[in-house]
Amino acid sequence: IQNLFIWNRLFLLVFCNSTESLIYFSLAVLQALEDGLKRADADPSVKAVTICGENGKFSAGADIRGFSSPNKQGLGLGPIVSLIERSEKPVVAAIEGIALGGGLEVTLGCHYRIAHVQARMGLPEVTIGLLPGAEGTQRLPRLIGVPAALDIITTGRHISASEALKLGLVDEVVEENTVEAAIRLANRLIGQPLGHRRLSLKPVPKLPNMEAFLTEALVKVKKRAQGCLAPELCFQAIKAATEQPFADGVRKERELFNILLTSGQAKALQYAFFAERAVEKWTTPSGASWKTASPQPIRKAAVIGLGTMGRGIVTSLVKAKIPVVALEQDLEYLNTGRKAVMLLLEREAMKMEQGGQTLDFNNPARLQFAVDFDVLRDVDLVIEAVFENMALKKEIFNKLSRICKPEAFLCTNTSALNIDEIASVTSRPQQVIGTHFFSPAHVMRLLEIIYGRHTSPTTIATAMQLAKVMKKVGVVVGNCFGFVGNRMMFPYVQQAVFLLEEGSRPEDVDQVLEDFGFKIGPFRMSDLAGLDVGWRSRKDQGLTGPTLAPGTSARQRHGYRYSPLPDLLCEKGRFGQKTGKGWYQYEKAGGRTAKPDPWIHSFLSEYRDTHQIKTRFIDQEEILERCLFTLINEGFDILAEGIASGPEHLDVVYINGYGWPKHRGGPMFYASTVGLPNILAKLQKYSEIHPDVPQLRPSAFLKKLVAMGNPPLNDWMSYLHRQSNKL
Ligand SMILES: CCCCCCCCCCCCC/C=C/C(=O)SCCNC(=O)CCNC(=O)[C@H](O)C(C)(C)COP(=O)(O)OP(=O)(O)OC[C@H]1O[C@@H](n2cnc3c(N)ncnc32)[C@H](O)[C@@H]1OP(=O)(O)O
Repeated sequence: IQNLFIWNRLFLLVFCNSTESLIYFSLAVLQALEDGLKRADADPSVKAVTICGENGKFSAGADIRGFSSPNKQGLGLGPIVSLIERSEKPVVAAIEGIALGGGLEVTLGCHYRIAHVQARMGLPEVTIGLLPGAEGTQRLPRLIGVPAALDIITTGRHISASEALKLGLVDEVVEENTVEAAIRLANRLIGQPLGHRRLSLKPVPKLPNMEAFLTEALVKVKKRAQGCLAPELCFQAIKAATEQPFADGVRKERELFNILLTSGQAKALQYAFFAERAVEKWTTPSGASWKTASPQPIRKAAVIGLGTMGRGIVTSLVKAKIPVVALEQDLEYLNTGRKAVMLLLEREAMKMEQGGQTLDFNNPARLQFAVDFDVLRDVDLVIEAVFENMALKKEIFNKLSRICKPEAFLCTNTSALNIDEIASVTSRPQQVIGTHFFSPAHVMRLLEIIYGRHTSPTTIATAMQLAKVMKKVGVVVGNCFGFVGNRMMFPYVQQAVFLLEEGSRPEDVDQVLEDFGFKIGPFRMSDLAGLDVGWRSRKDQGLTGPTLAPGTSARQRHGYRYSPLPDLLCEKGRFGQKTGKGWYQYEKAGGRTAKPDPWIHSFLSEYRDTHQIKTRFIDQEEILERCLFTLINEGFDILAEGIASGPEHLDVVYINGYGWPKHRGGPMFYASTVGLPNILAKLQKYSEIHPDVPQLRPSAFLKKLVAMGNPPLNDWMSYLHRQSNKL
């Protein structure tokens, strides 16, 4: 796996990997590195050493799959880094492409580091639930100081070569051949003293107020971590570097690393890492995939509608350097939309400038605003982002079908509507696809990509490629009401509201789910999104409002339990943050700080009296189980119906679009950790208590998996196929 060349008194150690495009460390690579170093050390003709990667890539760190292998003896990279550092011959790292995790830690053992201008570096272990366990938490603060090391290690962010140079992480940045530059430097260093370059011998740079700095930093780290253990343990390891000698710090690092390595959180985060990459390789039940379809180039796109969603989508396209035409129905709406888009772009440009990048949006060739559909004649793809109204969407798609060139793709940004019905009014249903962006669309990473009955594989491939270019996580799903995300969200929110009827307060329910790790609970979320959105949809469905049949029972629809609570709030004008009142009260209309509202408390108790519901104390366990297990239960139905091709899809949707805590791996991964028999038993229990709530009745697929002995998550789908084969 590793090539070693001796060349003109210089030993060149090259990380190679014959099968993978990225180089990550296996036991064999580590062994070869150790052997190579020892050989270089023992050979008197060798005067200096350079370490580099093959084909312009240094290393992506340890093979993440190795962390869940039962044989973890190979986790001994630290001693090899020390071996590099102790070498009496100068060792220079030539960093090209990426140097991440263990890869960067290897360079910290080297006496000098040279990076290519386009190289990226980082210690992303925290993102997979670990810490830099090859002595990185002890060497990095000694090299670049505690504040910068803390930032890099606890966030796991990648840094550019220029930032690395500014921080002192690398000694030199080159634009040409990095390996040659490293060899030249290594040759110059022969015979020079190296003691001052050994990081383990250096003290951690002092801060005038180290204690106060660390206390404040810990508060920030914990706040950002939202229940994830790794950032705090990264912090503890760095703190040890400030308090203890190097060897003791390393012992502490190892101890903390082992806690993380065996934690459920690390397993969940590593699962999430691979799940995200698995959904990128989409397939449909008919067998379409990247192998059978090629994405078409998008040279120019259009967005119709400059409301909240449209503005974010335009911003994302501009950031992805795709020329875009933004269309509104009249000049008044266009001007409002244009101002809002320009403001978003200015803010994005400012953020990008801080990272040394530029954003060109004042060029009409890049961004054009119009009210006339005729400007859409030459676009390759249109994203319609008007509000959720089937009649309006159909009118627009019919027009698009007539105006756009025959090969143009037509996307609809919808969170629930039927893609087939929208496609039916066009002459090209094979080029119609759903693209469900999440608000704010220029920030949120998730893009649900919904194929209809006639959508072609090429259209799916093109939408997936667009997601990639826009730096979003595209998840291909089938067409059903609410698709994956909102369909699973519905029973979760429904349970939350039922809990209010039975005795909870909005803040009790939110607290339990936020303690679980959700960024915001269901009621805070509802206030943020606006209660009127769901109200409009329920009115369209005839569940409330003027079309409701007279005499319909207040708390029943179609024979099942229904809660009119959200409708009643809307009737009182309580739409959430935008009106300053919803499930909570806010300082003003548009305010952001949710305060429990005594009005809601008395409203709820009057409501219970009116409907003769006996208020009871509901414990945290019941709140959590009823909300989460109904969401998971719906997930099993989605899998059984073939709406998503695996549990990873559901998990990636929830992590990236719904604030599900990543360190719990997503709802289906979480279900596998709770154990499917436990989930089934609880659903059966609650379903017996609430027979009028179909969402609590266990999914047939869940029951089947339990009957099959609770197989691991990776095997779930194979049981589904067995079932359909039998049918
Ligand atoms: C037997 C047990 C022991 C074995 C282990 C021995 C080594 C022990 C060393 C111990 C040292 C402890 C401390 C060190 C810890 C670490 O180094 S942890 C790892 C840190 N590194 C990362 O977290 C990097 C993760 N990767 C990425 O962020 C990205 O992949 C990338 C490098 C930035 C590249 O991005 P992109 O070009 O978009 O490609 P991707 O699609 O993301 O990846 C391509 C394929 O490569 C797979 N992959 C990437 N990195 C790793 C990795 N580190 N380990 C395993 N696999 C990796 C990725 O899954 C993709 O695979 P496919 O989907 O199959 O194509």
